[in-house]
Amino acid sequence: MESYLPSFDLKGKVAAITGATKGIGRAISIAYAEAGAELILVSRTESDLESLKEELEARGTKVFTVAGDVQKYEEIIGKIEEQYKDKTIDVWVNNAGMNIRSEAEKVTEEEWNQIVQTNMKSAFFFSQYAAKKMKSSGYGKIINMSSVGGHVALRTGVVYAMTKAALIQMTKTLALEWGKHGIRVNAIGPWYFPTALTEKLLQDEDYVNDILAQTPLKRIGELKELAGTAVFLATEASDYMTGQTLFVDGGMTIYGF
Ligand SMILES: NC(=O)C1=CN([C@@H]2O[C@H](COP(=O)(O)OP(=O)(O)OC[C@H]3O[C@@H](n4cnc5c(N)ncnc54)[C@H](O)[C@@H]3O)[C@@H](O)[C@H]2O)C=CC1
Ligand SMILES: C[C@H](O)[C@@H]1OC(=O)[C@H](O)[C@@H]1O
Repeated sequence: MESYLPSFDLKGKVAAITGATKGIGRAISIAYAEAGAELILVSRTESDLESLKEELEARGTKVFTVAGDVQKYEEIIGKIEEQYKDKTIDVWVNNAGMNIRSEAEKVTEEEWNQIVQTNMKSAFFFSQYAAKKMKSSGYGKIINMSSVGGHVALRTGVVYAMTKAALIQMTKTLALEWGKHGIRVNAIGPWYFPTALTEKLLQDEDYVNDILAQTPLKRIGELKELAGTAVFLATEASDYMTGQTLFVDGGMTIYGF
């Protein structure tokens, strides 16, 4: 009997994840390692990269690490190219992101630049680099970490929201341009998950009650549930999907009233 169960493994694939050593990026890195991928891990802190590399290599995963600020994406790309010059990269996850939560009228130009360069500019130029390599193999998966905040209005900062909305539109446009090369570009839009980015917010009981009131599933997400979506988008199971944003949000974005 023919099989209709797609393979969720990443054996023989090279996957790059930015913001790989904490929170969502770390969960995705571990899930991809469990699926058999060779990993390129990008994050700012050398010691964090070394300890995750050690843990993953102990389980048989091949790991290459690059410490750097994604705002200096050229330097990071240069270091990756030294190691992967004649090799392809099959999956690229633009996960690194940050937020400075403030009211619109208090946003400074420095804050604007930091949020925009980290969340949006780096994701575009990493995608450009990844696509150049994926064109040679005629296959690739680019996954952009957006947010429900790119789709509906949140009270957690307009600049962050703008960058996350931009990633959704970038996903669609790059999917259109690169589909003919077999490169699929999709995005994930998480609602709240427990990480360093949201730690302080999720310690505030009233804030959490507000979150749950807007969430049909009445709970905060678990990182495993988000990593699962990232595995789906990285594997053949999603090969006929491109330009899409999957909201992993407990139903929040469909909650009208
Ligand atoms: N945690 C959540 O509830 C949600 C998170 N997201 C998005 O998910 C992504 C990951 O977020 P979390 O894991 O929660 O955050 P986190 O702060 O726990 O981890 C982010 C990772 O990215 C790295 N990073 C941040 N700025 C960087 C830079 N300039 N250069 C290099 N690395 C940098 C950090 O070092 C860290 O390893 C972000 O893009 C965020 O906007 C979206 C919606 C909800
Ligand atoms: C769900 C949002 O993306 C959430 O809002 C914040 O302030 C954090 O930055 C999270 O990303």
